[in-house]
Amino acid sequence: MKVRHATDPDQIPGFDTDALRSRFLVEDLFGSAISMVYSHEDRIVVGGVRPSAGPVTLETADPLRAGHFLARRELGVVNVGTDPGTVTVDGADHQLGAKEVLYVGRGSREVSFAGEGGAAFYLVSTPAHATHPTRKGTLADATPIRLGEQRSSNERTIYKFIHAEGIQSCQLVLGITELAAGSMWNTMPAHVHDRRTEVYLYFGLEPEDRVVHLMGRPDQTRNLIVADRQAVISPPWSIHCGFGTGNYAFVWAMGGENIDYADVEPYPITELR
Ligand SMILES: O=C(O)C(=O)C[C@H](O)C(=O)CO
Ligand SMILES: [Zn+2]
Repeated sequence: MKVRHATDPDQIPGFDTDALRSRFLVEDLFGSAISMVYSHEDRIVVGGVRPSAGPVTLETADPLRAGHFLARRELGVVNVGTDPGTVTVDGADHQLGAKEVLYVGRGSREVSFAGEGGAAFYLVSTPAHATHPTRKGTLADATPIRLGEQRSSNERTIYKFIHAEGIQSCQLVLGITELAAGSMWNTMPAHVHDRRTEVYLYFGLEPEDRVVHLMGRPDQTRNLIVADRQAVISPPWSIHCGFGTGNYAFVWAMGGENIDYADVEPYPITELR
């Protein structure tokens, strides 16, 4: 498990492209059977699992100092692949099709992943102080919110899975946003939420396409060029939005002080610099 430390926004002007990417972009989550990054921004752990060569078990790691991974954590799992897969939690099998989600409650001891070649599980975990039931969510269960317009190239559907009125959690809030065909912009107008860190995992991009992700303080933005299945860590002071050169979807997941999706400060594009 790799560790990323938290950053102060005053550090950003001193970062060149490589420094910015090494702190905020997670490039290689799906290069091996399992890969994890522990961010000190709200202690969010993100991971990627490719079970094509055989079942993969979620093990604890040194930064957690815990007997098992979910001893004091909760977990969201999203199948960002093309084949269905199975997540087994303490002996119970949960089948996850593409874009389906499993919430795994604190205290679960044995979690493993299996699936055909195209199954790929994205993991997001936050610290938890109580146990909520393990529960699966499908796109049909998630209340869709349609936002944006064709004329502004940002027609998209937001599916909320783990949130205050959906699958219950301690602090994890998680959903999937799908861009309509021909729309390229997500999260415009952009926003910050001082009480939560957010991680975006872009997926469904063709190999030759990229998302240009904007980050930074609203009056000092920077960009990251992001490929398929790469994640961006967005600290509480940073905007997060982007435009793609091709169609894409993304998993957004947050942890922090509250689980109020609407607790955001929007910034119209006229105020961004
Ligand atoms: O397209 C969007 O707008 C989003 O998906 C926004 C995210 O849900 C988000 O940033 C939540 O804070
Ligand atoms: Zn946000």
